[in-house]
Amino acid sequence: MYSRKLQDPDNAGALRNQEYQILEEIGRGSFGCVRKVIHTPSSRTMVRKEIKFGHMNSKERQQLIAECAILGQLKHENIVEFYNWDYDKDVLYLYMEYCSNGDLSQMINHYKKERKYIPEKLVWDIMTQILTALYRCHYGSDPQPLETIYDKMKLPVKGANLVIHRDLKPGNIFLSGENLTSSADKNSKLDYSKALVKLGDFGLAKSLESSIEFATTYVGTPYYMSPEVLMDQPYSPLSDIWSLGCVVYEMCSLHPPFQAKTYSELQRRIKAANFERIPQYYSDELQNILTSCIESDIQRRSSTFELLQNFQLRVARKSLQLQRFEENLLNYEKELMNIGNILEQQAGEYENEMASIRAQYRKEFETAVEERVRAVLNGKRVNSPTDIITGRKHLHRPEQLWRMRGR
Ligand SMILES: Nc1ncnc2c1ncn2[C@@H]1O[C@H](COP(=O)(O)OP(=O)(O)OP(=O)(O)O)[C@@H](O)[C@H]1O
Repeated sequence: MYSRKLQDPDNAGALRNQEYQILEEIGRGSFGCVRKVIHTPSSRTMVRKEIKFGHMNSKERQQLIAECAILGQLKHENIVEFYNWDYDKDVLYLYMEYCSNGDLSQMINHYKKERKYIPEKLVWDIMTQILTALYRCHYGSDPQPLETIYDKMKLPVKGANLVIHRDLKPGNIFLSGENLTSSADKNSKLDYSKALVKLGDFGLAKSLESSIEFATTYVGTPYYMSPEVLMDQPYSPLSDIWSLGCVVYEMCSLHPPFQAKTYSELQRRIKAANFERIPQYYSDELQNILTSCIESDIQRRSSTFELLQNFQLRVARKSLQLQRFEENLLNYEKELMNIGNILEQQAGEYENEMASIRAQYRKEFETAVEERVRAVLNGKRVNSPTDIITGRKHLHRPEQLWRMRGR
């Protein structure tokens, strides 16, 4: 939408004050607070994330700014849209899409409280949406839409500006779309099946110029951290796949696959990569796909591309595609109905206008005839008949007159 140059902090601040109405704080993360704001020119609700960068040296700041520029280009329906950034002295402000339906950690807590499993179809749907977002990050392009569930995808051609998320966790996977409650009553049941998943919080993502080039620094959340990252090894897009496996595991088991009281114990468990099967409620197919993600040997871990070849994931992708298609059709139908209503209203107005013009002409015609009759009765000489209204040679019948005037 708009990008800024890191040149004039005072001006940036002034711009921010004019353009945004700052609303309530919605939460706090390790970097600073997150607020709801309204972008006044577009009346759009957004979130503003604050990142304190006073302690960073200029190289680190430049890197952060470079990442902002990349995030600005990352447009995907399953990625939180990054609109803009600016800053004042010590704080960087990131303006992003507001996701009104919470995040995956809230959804997991909701099911925990209800003592229910998340339906398997919903698990596949959410996994598919995260994967299509990751595909865009890892390959720089979108997977081809599926014609049928039997379509095999072509090997992706990797683009520029590949991105690794590096901090995939339930709290960074937001839920958007229409309000998930079916009524205005806040206590009414949430319908997560309508949720649109948005991958967010790329604050720690580091762009890669090519897939072979690995990032070497990492800050993340231990529960979802891959063994290679724990062992300070360079990490790759496959580290996101490990984290994705842990997130999906948590959706099924309602707790992460590796838990421990101490950090070192957690490290040990993650490196060993032994985890219990997800509850029997879920299919072997889902268990198998999780095993291919939570795989300590990076050579054997599935890539985003390989995962999207999975039959169940293809079925889920196709079903989401059809769902979008149906939503678009419904929107189109609504638009057509609106146009129909407008046309009907216009036709009504036109009819009324016609009736009033007709009435006006009838009155003028009658007055003219009356005057003419009066003239004849008064013995005045009347010339050959003229068109008493238009002044033309012939007097026309009103409907003829109307047609002539309409020409
Ligand atoms: N785009 C968004 N839409 C709606 N809520 C958001 C959005 N981004 C962040 N939030 C909310 O703001 C709060 C703080 O988020 P933030 O990402 O700063 O920290 P965190 O992810 O909770 O922690 P950490 O910084 O350690 O990763 C969270 O409650 C999060 O749900």
